[in-house]
Amino acid sequence: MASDCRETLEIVAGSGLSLDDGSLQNSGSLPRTRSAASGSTAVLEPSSRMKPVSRPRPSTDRASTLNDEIPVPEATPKSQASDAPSDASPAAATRADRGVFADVIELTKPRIVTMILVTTVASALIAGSATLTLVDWFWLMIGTALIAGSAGAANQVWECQIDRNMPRTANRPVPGGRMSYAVAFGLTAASGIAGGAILWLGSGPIPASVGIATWLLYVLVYTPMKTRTAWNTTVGAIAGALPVFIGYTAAGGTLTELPGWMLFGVLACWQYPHFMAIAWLYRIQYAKAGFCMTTTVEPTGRHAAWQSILGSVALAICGVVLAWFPNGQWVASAASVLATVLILAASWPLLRASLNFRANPNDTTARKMLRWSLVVLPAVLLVMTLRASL
Ligand code: HEM
Ligand SMILES: CC(C)=CCC/C(C)=C/CC/C(C)=C/COP(=O)(O)OP(=O)(O)O
Repeated sequence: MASDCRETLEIVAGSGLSLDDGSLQNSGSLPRTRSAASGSTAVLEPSSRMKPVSRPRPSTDRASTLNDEIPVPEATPKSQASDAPSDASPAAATRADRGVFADVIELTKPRIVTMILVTTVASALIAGSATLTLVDWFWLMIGTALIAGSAGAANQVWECQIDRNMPRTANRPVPGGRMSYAVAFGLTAASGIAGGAILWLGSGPIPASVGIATWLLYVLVYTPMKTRTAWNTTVGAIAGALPVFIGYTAAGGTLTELPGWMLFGVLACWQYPHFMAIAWLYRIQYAKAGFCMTTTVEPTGRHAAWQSILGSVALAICGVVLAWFPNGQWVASAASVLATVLILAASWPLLRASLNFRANPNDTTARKMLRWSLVVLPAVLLVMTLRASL
């Protein structure tokens, strides 16, 4: 897979050919060419048909930046901005303050952190919430949020240069020029150390060790892999699923229990439809920036669709196993049957969206798959939590 990736990226980055953004938008019939070297198929257009490079200002508006041309961000260093006489009013100061706070939050990838907290709560409840006091819950949430936020920030520091090449990420605090490396690095270190220490002291050495191992895997293994091989998604899926063991072990579970691994399985498998949708929607940006994703290696979307279908099926299987082994022991009861029906019903929309994407890989079916992924995960976790507590 690595050599395919390098080849595709070279083709895309080469001066003679470029990915045809327009034709990919509604990819019913894609113009394709076969690479002589490997036989792999890439979607290409001759340079004579290349569009002029537009240079929009970096934007976080996802709808407007999907597969856009690469922007050249105009960095506006803070010192320059604050020197401007027109910014001296109290109202401007308030705006600036809010901006700094918003940038600190954005550095941590808050939506991902929020969803990680949801998975942490579900796994702690499944392991046995009775063991946790309110104070325990508080430290578990704060420690997990801090260490997960530190991981997101470290990823943004590492990828600062390459993030400038994607409209989706060019306006992040560091590549956008609003936060210096030193500040971002300091925040990463401070929140990582604080998060690890809080988890250690508040939840115990095992949850803290899982948190630290997750941080290392995400930052030191997953992040550099993103430009090398499409297998990065598998490593990212492991990193994204490991936090369930923070919650699970904090609430008295161990690393060897079946319910914990079924939770891990749900999270790891869910990330395929979740990320394949994103990898499709941003495939042009990823390719141009030099990232190696399933959809840049195999641009028809077939591989991405199959990974999504298999991920959706596997996540439902993990949920159903928990329905019959709620505490690691076989329990056949009405609750097991009901939980099975509910898990299948809750996970079906994601499988349906994946099948639709397989039948017709385009931005509309991919966007539906992404939206369903964000609904189906909490729904499946809710059913698993209710089943385990019966
Ligand atoms: C292989 C693993 C994963 C990859 C590569 C990945 C990648 C991404 C990317 C690139 C986005 C931004 C999409 C955008 O800008 O529109 C995103 C959004 C998101 N991800 Fe993931 N993600 C992964 C795993 C996870 C995990 C483990 C969670 C939490 C449990 C998660 C939760 C979210 C949420 C909540 C959003 C926000 C969606 C939105 O803004 O509408 N992701 N993901
Ligand atoms: C407890 C702890 C340390 C948790 C951290 C785990 C964590 C942040 C998982 C996120 C999963 C993931 C691969 C996100 C995508 O990052 P990306 O780099 O592909 O996204 P980007 O392209 O938007 O930067």
